[in-house]
Amino acid sequence: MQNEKNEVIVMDNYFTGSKDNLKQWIGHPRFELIRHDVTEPLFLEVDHIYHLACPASPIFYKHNPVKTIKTNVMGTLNMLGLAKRVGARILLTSTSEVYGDPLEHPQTESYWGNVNPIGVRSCYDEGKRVAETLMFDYHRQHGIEIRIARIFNTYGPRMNIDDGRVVSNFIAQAIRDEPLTVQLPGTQTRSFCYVSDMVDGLVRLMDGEHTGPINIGNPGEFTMLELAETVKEMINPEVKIITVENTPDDPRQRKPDITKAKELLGWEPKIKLRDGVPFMEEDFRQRLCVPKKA
Ligand SMILES: NC(=O)c1ccc[n+]([C@@H]2O[C@H](COP(=O)([O-])OP(=O)(O)OC[C@H]3O[C@@H](n4cnc5c(N)ncnc54)[C@H](O)[C@@H]3O)[C@@H](O)[C@H]2O)c1
Ligand SMILES: O=c1ccn([C@@H]2O[C@H](COP(=O)(O)OP(=O)(O)O[C@H]3OC[C@@H](O)[C@H](O)[C@H]3O)[C@@H](O)[C@H]2O)c(=O)[nH]1
Repeated sequence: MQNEKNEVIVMDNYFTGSKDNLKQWIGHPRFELIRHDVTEPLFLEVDHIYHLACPASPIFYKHNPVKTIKTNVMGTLNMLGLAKRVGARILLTSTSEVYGDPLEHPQTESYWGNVNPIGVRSCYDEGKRVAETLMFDYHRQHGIEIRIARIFNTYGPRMNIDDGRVVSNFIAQAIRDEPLTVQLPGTQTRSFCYVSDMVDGLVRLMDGEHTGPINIGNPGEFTMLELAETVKEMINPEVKIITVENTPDDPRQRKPDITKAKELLGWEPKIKLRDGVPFMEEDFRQRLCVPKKA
């Protein structure tokens, strides 16, 4: 929307999304919002498709796993069908979860992954793997212009407060004076990318010449205990850190190799975790109506 040459149509079924996040654009002459489920066909005239529709937090994607896999398979087929009909370029937001519980570290795009095909995360991991396959088959068979981003854990303001992912959980817990819930063993790692860096990477991928897949993420790697300590120190030094049970198949380590993004897109993240957390804290405090203590 910030580029005045663009007209933007947003399509969402509001499963995990919120109209509130779009209210600044509703009514704008270059903007349209459609309530629609991506598992149903959609007929529009467009030249670029950013295909992001899919629940992304493990608690939401596991809530209705059959719907999650339909969203990834039928949703991607519908968006590819649209791209084919109107000759649009399409970008899929795939995920670092295609690497499963990775046996290579850090993960490069040439790694094929270590994914459980029948586990509780499979609806999402395998769903995204099929989505990538569909993208390449439409590209080879029908000449569709495709782009695939493999996104690593991304966070930022305007996330659903009860989204369930780790950064939003810890920040909301610290603000509410509730213990930070580190899932066992706590030594598992993730690498966290700030949302504005992610958007910049996705736009560069869409506008560039390369199909991908390309890892887009911040290589700064933290254990969940280190993340909890960081949030505690920055937001609420009084808060407790507790350990709780984990869920099956939680990847033990994850860190992107972003050589390809640097070389092919001229992209690398600018915002470190310690610089991103305060932006999210400010937004969460406003929405939770808990001002910072003097
Ligand atoms: N944030 C991350 O760390 C991360 C990492 C890897 C990949 N991704 C991918 O990026 C995309 C966006 O993730 P996010 O973190 O913003 O998640 P999110 O849950 O905040 O947003 C997903 C959006 O998709 C919509 N949606 C879900 N199912 C739909 C359906 N059937 N039809 C239409 N809309 C539907 C939701 O209502 C929501 O607006 C997803 O495809 C996700 O898999 C995100
Ligand atoms: O309260 C919590 C929540 C989560 N965690 C831990 O934090 C780590 C990250 O968990 P999250 O739920 O934030 O996200 P995950 O990394 O498991 O999955 C994410 O990966 C990439 C995307 O495709 C998706 O956004 C999502 O599937 C896990 O090891 C989890 O056990 C906690 O320690 N405490």
